[in-house]
Amino acid sequence: MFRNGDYCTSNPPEVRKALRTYGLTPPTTESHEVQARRCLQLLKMKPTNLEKFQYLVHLKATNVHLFYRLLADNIKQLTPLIYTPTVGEACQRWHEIFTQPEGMYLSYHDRGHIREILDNWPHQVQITVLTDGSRILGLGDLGVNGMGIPVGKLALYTACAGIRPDATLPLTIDLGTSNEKLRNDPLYFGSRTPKVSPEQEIEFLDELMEALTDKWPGIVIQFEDFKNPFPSLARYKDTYTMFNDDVQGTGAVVTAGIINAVRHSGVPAKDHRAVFYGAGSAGVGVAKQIVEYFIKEGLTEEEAKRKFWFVDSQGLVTKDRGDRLAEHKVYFARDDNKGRQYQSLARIIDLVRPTILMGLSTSGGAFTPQILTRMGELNDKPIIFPLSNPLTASECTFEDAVRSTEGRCLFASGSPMDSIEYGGKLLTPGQGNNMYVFPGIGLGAIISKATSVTQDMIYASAESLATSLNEQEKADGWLYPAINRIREVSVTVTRGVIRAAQKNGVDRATELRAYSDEELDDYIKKRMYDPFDAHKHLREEVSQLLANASGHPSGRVNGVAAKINGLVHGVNAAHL
Ligand SMILES: O=C([O-])CC(=O)C(=O)O
Ligand SMILES: [Mg+2]
Repeated sequence: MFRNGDYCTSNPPEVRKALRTYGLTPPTTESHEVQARRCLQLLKMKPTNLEKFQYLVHLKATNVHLFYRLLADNIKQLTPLIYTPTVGEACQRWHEIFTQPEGMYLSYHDRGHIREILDNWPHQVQITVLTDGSRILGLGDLGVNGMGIPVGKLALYTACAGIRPDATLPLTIDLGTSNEKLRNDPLYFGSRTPKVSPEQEIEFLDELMEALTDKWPGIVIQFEDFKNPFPSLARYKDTYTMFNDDVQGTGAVVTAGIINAVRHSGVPAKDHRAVFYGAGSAGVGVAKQIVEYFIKEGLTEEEAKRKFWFVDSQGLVTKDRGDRLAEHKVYFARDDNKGRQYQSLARIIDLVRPTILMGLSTSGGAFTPQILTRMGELNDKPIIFPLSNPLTASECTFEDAVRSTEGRCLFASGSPMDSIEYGGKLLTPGQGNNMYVFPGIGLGAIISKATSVTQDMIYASAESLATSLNEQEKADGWLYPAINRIREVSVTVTRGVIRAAQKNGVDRATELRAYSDEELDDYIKKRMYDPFDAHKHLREEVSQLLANASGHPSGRVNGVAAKINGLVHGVNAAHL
């Protein structure tokens, strides 16, 4: 049986012979450049993004190092195809486009046996991304179709933070789904029952968390796209090495963007006012981290908190609105509305005169040209962040924001948007997506062997990201660094996270405390999987093994073949 990478056309003849694939691939030993050229050409031939996604899934399954080489060289172009926004469409149609499994699925009936089932996973895992599919991007409950998200996030862990592909575990738990259309679809492959109760969910998660850490001590567990992320975050954050990417990762990435936007706005931190359109978990998670930033800028917690006005489907979130507010909304609920209730966003903007307009509503197009124009009238440099994903759920486009504010807005969206020409200049939008921080948070937790992921580690990821812009990016007024520098940015974020773990004393790799920043950066870089290096390494080691074995009986050569096999498939075993 042949495995991933066996047929790589860049394997030289001696590797092919050892793998017994000699004669089974076209004769030429190809360079990476030629291979990449063919892949890009093939991608171009696929008419839709979903087909491009499928091609890339196939490439990853058959030639993982080539996939990551291609991704490393074309990160800006390919990320939107393997991740947001295309992954959203892939999740909506996962049950239709499925050809081969990736990751692990665990169902509610598996309780009592989770630990045993984990033994079926053939690799040693360092990090898992876990979802129950109940709130996939801004697309609602997609049940086990949500698997696309852990798969996509973990591909970015490898591409951006160099975590070895086989040390990652995409994990989807099937606790039922509220999506009736999917439940009635003959091709759906999750259980056809409504979502279990919150108590049953916690009971299941308790068993899962224990099983994961028993099977893989030190594993980092990233929670993703849970409809209600707060109970599990509160329950596990101090006892497991876990974090919630939508609350904490998104919070950190947006805080980094706000730190830079406040700097560019010319308005001191204390004079900002933020309207948050959408009062879900992500919105509140984001606002709480910005509170932390305002406090670091000299405000008291009370002053910082009062800089936020939340708007949900019922209008301005106030204490006296008459409905029972969800627990997470209470902290920011206003009590200075003098008994008046405000419903429309336009009225609330007139009332608050915000400097910052944040969209976390999943309500596509909610920031109309009128709303955006008003932000432009109120501010010299309005800060406008439509953060909902994917593009269909985004509150506005970059183009609308630029045109309505005469090109003055400081802008970041959750999903990638194209640069546009305006007033003779090329303007580039920021992408306030958690992909800028989660790889560094995860890698920092792994390298420091953190026993938990503390709030200081999360905040450090925001600060490190905010400082990672180069001179050109700063001069151009960018809020985030260029995506194609993501690997170097992830090193900076990782270092910040490790330093915070050390400060909090949750690091078990205490020997790293004595490292200077440069030494720590070198150490991080050395531990990162590099798909180019991986291949070079393989060729060198194979030549060495063959040279040592020459002239020996065939049994010895077979032993060498086994070792070569191990090298091909466990490449970089010396790394993380
Ligand atoms: O996946 C993304 O692009 C960002 C994210 O976590 C979400 O929208 O839930
Ligand atoms: Mg998410």
